[in-house]
Formats: sequence, structure tokens, C-alpha cells
Amino acid sequence: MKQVIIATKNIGKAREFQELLEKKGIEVKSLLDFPNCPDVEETGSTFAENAVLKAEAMAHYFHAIVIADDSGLSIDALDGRPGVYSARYAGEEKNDQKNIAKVLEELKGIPFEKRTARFHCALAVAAPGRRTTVVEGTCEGYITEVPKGENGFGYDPIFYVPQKGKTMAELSKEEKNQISHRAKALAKLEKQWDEIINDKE
Ligand SMILES: O=P(O)(O)OP(=O)(O)OP(=O)(O)OC[C@H]1O[C@@H](n2cnc3c(O)ncnc32)[C@H](O)[C@@H]1O
Ligand SMILES: [Mg+2]
Repeated sequence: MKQVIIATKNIGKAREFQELLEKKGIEVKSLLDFPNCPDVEETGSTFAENAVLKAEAMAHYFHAIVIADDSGLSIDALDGRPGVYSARYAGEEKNDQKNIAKVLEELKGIPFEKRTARFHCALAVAAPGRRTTVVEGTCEGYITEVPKGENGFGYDPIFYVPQKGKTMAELSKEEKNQISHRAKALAKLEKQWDEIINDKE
């Protein structure tokens, strides 16, 4: 079975990649399987820059093909925040509940129709001796006034998906994987899939 390493320590992301790739017959490992691997500083100013930083550092570390995901939520009424700071919006501890509470506080009094937002996902594929490629996907929605739903991770409970009439956290994992920013970005990698998986260095 072919194997891919996803350069993430986020269990929510790792599970989604497992779900998305294992049906293609690809075994997915994440950095959670390698507890001693180093942390990569996300010093870029865009999702794409950060995805490249993570993918290239880990491809170098593992001498293998690595896919990194840098993603986040961009809210129009907050001038695009939390953006690339989504994971740490309410502090270094990366607490989803606190991040959600901060966003809801900042959006207090703003009516639903002005609470437009989108999830972004940049995926970078890196391997030693290979030119790094980047693809991106987005998913449009609205920020709710209260969290709803138990599925997913991160900001999913406050992200309303109009075409489903539910928050992202109320969708099943199959439903989220049909419409998510991550699934859309991954679909764009499909064309390069054979080359990536059957790497000919
Ligand atoms: O860097 P890695 O190790 O991959 O893990 P991370 O959680 O730090 O990941 P990012 O730097 O890409 O930050 C992304 C944050 O954006 C949010 N996010 C990304 N994708 C999401 C999704 O599908 N649903 C909800 N929130 C999401 C969530 O808060 C993530 O922590
Ligand atoms: Mg991160």
C-alpha cells in the first residue's frame, strides 16, 4: 500500500486526510505517528507560504513525500481575521473553544447577512529533489451566533454552510468531505496524483 505523510499535528485534520485518502488505497501517516519530529514555525504571511514551510521542512526531515495543510477561517466583517492566525487566535494554547468565543465576541451585534466568511486550505506537496507544488481550496459560509453540532474540529460549530442548511459541525464526515476547503484543495492534487504517489526521484 502506498503511503503519504501529512505534516500535521492536528488530529482533526489527520482524520479527514485518512478519510479522504484511504478510500483511494493510500495509507496516511501524520506527525502524531512521529512524536519526536520537530515543530515548524509558521512564519509565513499566507496559507500557501506556511504550507510550503511545513511541507519542505518535513520532506527534508523524513526524506519522503510529504503533504502539508495550512488552513483557517477568514471573516469579512473582521477584515479577514483570524486568517493565518486561526489556530492561535485566542492564545498559544490553540484552544478551539476559546478561539470560537473570541470570534463570537468580536462579531457581537453584526447581523447574519454581514457575517460572511470562508474556510481556506492550502496544500503543499514536497519531496527531496522535487519542485514543491501548492493548491488551494475554499468553502463559503456564514458565522452563526451560537455554536451548534459536535462533529469536525476548530471553527466548525460556528460555520454555517448555506447549501446544507447546517453548521459544518452538524454535517457527517462524509458530507463535510464533499464540500470542504480541504476536499476541494485535495481534488486539485488529483491530476498530479500518480506522479506524487509513484514518486520517481
Ligand atoms: O499546523 P498543523 O500541525 O497542521 O495544525 P494547526 O491546527 O496548527 O493547523 P493550522 O496552522 O493550519 O491552523 C488551522 C486552524 O484553522 C482552523 N481550521 C482549519 N481547517 C478547519 C476546518 O476544516 N474546520 C474548522 N476549523 C478549521 C482550526 O482552528 C485550525 O487549528
Ligand atoms: Mg499550525
